[in-house]
Amino acid sequence: MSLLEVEGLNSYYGDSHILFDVGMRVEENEVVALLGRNGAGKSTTLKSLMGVVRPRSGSVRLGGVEMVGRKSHAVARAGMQLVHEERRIFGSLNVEENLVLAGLTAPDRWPLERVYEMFPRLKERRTSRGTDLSGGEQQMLAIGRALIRAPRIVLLDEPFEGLAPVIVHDLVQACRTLADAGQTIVLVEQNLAATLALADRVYIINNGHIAHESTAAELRAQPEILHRYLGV
Ligand SMILES: Nc1ncnc2c1ncn2[C@@H]1O[C@H](COP(=O)(O)OP(=O)(O)OP(=O)(O)O)[C@@H](O)[C@H]1O
Repeated sequence: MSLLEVEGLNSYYGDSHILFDVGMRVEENEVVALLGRNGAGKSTTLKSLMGVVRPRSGSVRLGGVEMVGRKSHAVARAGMQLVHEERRIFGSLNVEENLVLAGLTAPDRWPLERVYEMFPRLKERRTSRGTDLSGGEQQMLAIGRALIRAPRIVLLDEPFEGLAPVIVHDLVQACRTLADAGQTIVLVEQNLAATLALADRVYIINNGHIAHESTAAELRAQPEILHRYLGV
């Protein structure tokens, strides 16, 4: 059994059919990337896994337990954490308060120090308010808020978007450390280089259909696939 098993997911916004029989699996300790063009359905997939968008049909099993039909906070309590594209940190609270607050309702929790080991920059900035952080620091905090809840699997929605290359480099390093420590990650990204540097396996979604599945190494060796589905 895989840690996450997704089968036959169909999701809609109103009458618009967005995801068509999406299936994927994620093993424990794996980093799996979901790639695709703008509007292909990547964020909708993550939201459907979390119950933020309610799939009309299909199955999302975490550790063998069905998540479809549960509210998103219940999915989070079961061990899946989504780091939204828009980060959603509390600007009026400082770094440490943001982290502590995120951990409060979690059934299981990382010690603060473990988050700080992953992101030493957050420790340096522990008394700074959310609004005073740089974009990269805000992204670290958003990921830290998910990690402190000791997730079995963390879903990252475009974590590197809009950040300077040097910051992306630091974040990729932090994600690498996280992955090496055994954290299971699902990554949605436009930044192909960063994605292929992190991912073990890759799915490509095209117009709401899974169009390709391979290891990251295999995808790197298939420029025609990259060109066809990602335009690169
Ligand atoms: N709340 C919404 N209501 C209606 N349609 C939506 C909504 N959110 C997304 N869509 C549409 O659903 C489709 C898939 O969007 P989604 O955000 O999942 O794509 P994506 O692959 O994550 O792309 P991006 O990289 O642009 O975020 C797009 O056609 C988008 O316009």
